[in-house]
Amino acid sequence: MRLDVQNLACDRGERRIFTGLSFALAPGDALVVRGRNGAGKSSLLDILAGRLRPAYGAIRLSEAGERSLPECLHSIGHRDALKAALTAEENLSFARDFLGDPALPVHAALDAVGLLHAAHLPVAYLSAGQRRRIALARLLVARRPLWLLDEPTSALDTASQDMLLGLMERHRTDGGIVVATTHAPLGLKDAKEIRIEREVASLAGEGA
Ligand SMILES: Nc1ncnc2c1ncn2[C@@H]1O[C@H](COP(=O)(O)OP(=O)(O)OP(=O)(O)O)[C@@H](O)[C@H]1O
Repeated sequence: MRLDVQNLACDRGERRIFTGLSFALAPGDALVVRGRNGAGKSSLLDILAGRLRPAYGAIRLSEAGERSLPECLHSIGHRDALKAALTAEENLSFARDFLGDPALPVHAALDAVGLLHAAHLPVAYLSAGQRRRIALARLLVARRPLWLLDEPTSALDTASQDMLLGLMERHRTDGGIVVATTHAPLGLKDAKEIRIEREVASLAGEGA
């Protein structure tokens, strides 16, 4: 799939949060979204995910067959959107059934995030970092080309951050696209970077 975003503007409440944001993403690309607290990073992901209407601008999807943009993406938010009373395994089975396009079996996805041993534990019993890893395992149980990740390293220790980087790079190698907001370096190779400033969005290479 390809995504072409042109001249996007976002309002929240009565306020214009950002304007003039444009970028294009092709298979294998990664886009890192930076900016201070409240700049509008999560709002940009909300717009891409179809949860928020842009004030203006266009989002064009191509090379995605019959699928709409929401059907092409995984979205992992600040909150992990896991059901606390269900086990890790049940949460992932639900996601796998709900999302369609099944990819890794649930136990293989748990293994990939190092939590196979926690398969039968209610998510409420897990630590914040472990819950984050279960949320990330959702990326693996259903095949979706676009990953929208809101501060994906939050609560992750160094080893888990390395694991996440491996998952993201593997996804890119397989032709997927990653869009991630972050306050910390993610280590993605040749990533594009957008820095959302007050009412201004600029596009540059990561580290520019
Ligand atoms: N539902 C809402 N109604 C009104 N304003 C909102 C709403 N949601 C967010 N905002 C405002 O929009 C602005 C952008 O919020 P957003 O969550 O996109 O920022 P962010 O860059 O992701 O911040 P952070 O780094 O703290 O996660 C903030 O000023 C926030 O208060």
